[in-house]
Amino acid sequence: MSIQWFPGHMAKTKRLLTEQLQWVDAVVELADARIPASSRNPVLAELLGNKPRLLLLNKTDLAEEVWTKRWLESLRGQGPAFGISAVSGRGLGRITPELAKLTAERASRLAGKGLRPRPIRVMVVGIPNIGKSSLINQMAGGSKAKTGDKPGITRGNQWIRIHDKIELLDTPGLLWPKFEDPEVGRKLAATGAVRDEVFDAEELAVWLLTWLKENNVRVPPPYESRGQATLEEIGRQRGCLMAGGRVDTGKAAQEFLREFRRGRLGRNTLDRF
Ligand SMILES: Nc1nc2c(ncn2[C@@H]2O[C@H](COP(=O)(O)OP(=O)(O)OP(=O)(O)O)[C@@H](O)[C@H]2O)c(=O)[nH]1
Repeated sequence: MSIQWFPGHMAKTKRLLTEQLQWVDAVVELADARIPASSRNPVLAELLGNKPRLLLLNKTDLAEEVWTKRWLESLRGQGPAFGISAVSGRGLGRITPELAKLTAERASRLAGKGLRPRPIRVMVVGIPNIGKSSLINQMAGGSKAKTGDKPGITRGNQWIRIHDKIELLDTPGLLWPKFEDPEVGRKLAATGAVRDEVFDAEELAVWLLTWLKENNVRVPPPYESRGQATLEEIGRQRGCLMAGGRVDTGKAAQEFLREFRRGRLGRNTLDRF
């Protein structure tokens, strides 16, 4: 299965990110706790230079706790990182103190010049649908940034003062995912980072069902068997029928993917090592 992505979009994003970076003191990078490797783009490190960066694994409520712990242990070698849930609010209280620590040098430089400290300016970056708006809303304590369950909903450009210590840039830089590896593309599609129009839902659902089986992930019925037959079962169970009573496997696949993304099949981490 190949997923189309547009080089023009990448070039534009890179330009936008570089422009915005000059205005910020630190960057919060959001990655998906279900795919901590596949949801990050290595080009970011290159763009950031020595700008302080905090890595947050979001959607920990949908990932397997034991894997989140393992991932964080390995990722901390590259800098500060912890898990959050932008929806439940878990872990968000750690963000401000961590950013203050990361930018302490800037604060003492300002103090050294006799300047009053100003809030830390932070840009939030991450791939589409990773939870950037949800995080900003939670931290701002209100519905200040639009959220949605379709990738690419964020528009506009605005600073949001969270409190006297932090200001967030409300046009979070979108990162393009790294698609060269087809497995990465599938995982991004399975977790909802890619628009549904650009991949084949049936093919993806069959791949995911097989992946779950091969990795011994226990899932509730009717998902426990594998392949096309299961799409038939899912369709029958969910009432996805066409004229003549035949199962609509395309609709069944979409239903299955929707349930997986919402965590109805339990918590799952797709990136493992
Ligand atoms: N379960 C769960 N869902 C989350 C979490 N954070 C965000 N979401 C959901 O993920 C979807 C996308 O969230 P947004 O905040 O709109 O993501 P975004 O990164 O701003 O999206 P773009 O505007 O496409 O870049 C929404 O349906 C959120 O409710 C989380 O921690 N847990």
